[in-house]
Amino acid sequence: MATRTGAWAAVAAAAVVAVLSAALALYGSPLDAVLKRAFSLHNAHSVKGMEDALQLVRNIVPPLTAKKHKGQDGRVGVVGGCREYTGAPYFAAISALKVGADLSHVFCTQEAAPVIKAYSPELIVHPVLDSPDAVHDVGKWLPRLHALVVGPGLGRDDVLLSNVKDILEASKARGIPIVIDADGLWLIAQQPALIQGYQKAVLTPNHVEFSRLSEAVLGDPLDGQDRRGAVLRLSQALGNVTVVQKGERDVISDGKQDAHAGTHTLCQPWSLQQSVPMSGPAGKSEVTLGGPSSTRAPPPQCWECSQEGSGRRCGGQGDLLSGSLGVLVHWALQAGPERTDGFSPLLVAAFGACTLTRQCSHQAFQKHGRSTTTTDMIAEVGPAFSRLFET
Ligand SMILES: NC(=O)C1=CN([C@@H]2O[C@H](COP(=O)(O)OP(=O)(O)OC[C@H]3O[C@@H](n4cnc5c(N)ncnc54)[C@H](OP(=O)(O)O)[C@@H]3O)[C@@H](O)[C@H]2O)[C@@H](O)CC1
Ligand SMILES: Nc1ncnc2c1ncn2[C@@H]1O[C@H](COP(=O)(O)OP(=O)(O)OP(=O)(O)O)[C@@H](O)[C@H]1O
Ligand SMILES: [Mg+2]
Repeated sequence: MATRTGAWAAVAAAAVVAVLSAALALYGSPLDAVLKRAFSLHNAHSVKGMEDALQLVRNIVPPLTAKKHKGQDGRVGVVGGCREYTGAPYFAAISALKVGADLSHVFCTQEAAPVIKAYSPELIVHPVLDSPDAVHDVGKWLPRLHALVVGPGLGRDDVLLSNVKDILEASKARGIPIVIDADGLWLIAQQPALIQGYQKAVLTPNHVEFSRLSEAVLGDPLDGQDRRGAVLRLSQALGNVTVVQKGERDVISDGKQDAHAGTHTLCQPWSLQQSVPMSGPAGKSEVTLGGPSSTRAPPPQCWECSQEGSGRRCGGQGDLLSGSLGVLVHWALQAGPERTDGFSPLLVAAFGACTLTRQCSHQAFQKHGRSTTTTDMIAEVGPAFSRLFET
């Protein structure tokens, strides 16, 4: 109840911010640009500010108490790691731990295992992915896992992909939340049916991976001018799987309508939204619906994260994001829709992971500048998390 009251207060505050920023936009104030840069929730009539969205993430973070035992705050599995790529699964798995998971497993090939183990004594590494019994060997751990991150450093070997396909099926049968990234997305582009309609899946494509998926699922060449529309279409075509398109801004959607449709009276400045220049490639809001009295169904919701990151584009940042997301998805689903004020827990988790990754990038860049690497970003996970979510 307290949470809901707090959330309503935050929503009211967000409405005020929206009205102020709309007014300021008319005069071209730089403050408007700052507000817009932080966060925007497009095509939804509940205009929520950055603080509001961050509060939803804070709501899902489990308290640290003496009453819990090891494992309760998250046992995450990363499926990936082969001869070529050992860094990616390490980045994902260590990020899960640094965010707050209790145990982090990596399921990789035999060859990759000793390398990944040598990076960190904190990871539990299973050299099983290329064994004839891979599906059984991973399967026996599934009952103990809260979330799976599939794809970082997996590679595209047919035998591995075939094993991963069966692991995905087994995980879905158990209702395990699955984050799919990197070469896991390559597999989904070959066989979209694997993830079709699975409501506990989040896909985290970069630009290239998104184009590939879009082509495979929709037969569409990517329209770079309409990123939000492209994400909505892909999510809907996949049966409302949550999609996080990474980029200059991260665009997040499950293709569904705002959970608050028709219920939020405080947050319906539709006409203001239309008049406010929105951030994004198109430069303008695409909201075209009528005012609060409109009886037309609101459009599906689409979140954008434009937390300040850095200009550094070193490899591995996406792995940090997918590993963090593994934990946050578990926390969000465990917390339930009441703690997320009716919004999809997966959207809240995705927004949290995007914000955190970009904040890590920002903080690391302030210290290391051009020499920033993903390892430097991982060192910032703790401070960035505290700053964003534990204030
Ligand atoms: N240390 C490690 O072990 C790491 C391992 N990793 C692992 O590598 C595997 C393959 O993943 P991936 O991301 O390199 O493959 P994919 O999506 O095919 O991209 C290939 C090419 O696409 C382009 N390109 C990429 N982004 C773009 C953009 N935004 N906008 C435009 N173009 C863009 C770019 O092409 P180029 O510019 O060279 O023409 C790029 O070279 C996977 O397992 C992953 O987990 C990584 O996680 C990193 C750390
Ligand atoms: N042009 C950009 N400006 C600012 N941030 C960006 C930009 N492109 C990507 N990012 C951020 O970098 C992080 C990783 O996204 P990216 O597209 O690099 O993933 P990736 O290619 O999968 O990374 P990886 O090298 O781990 O495979 C995300 O948090 C994203 O928001
Ligand atoms: Mg990647």
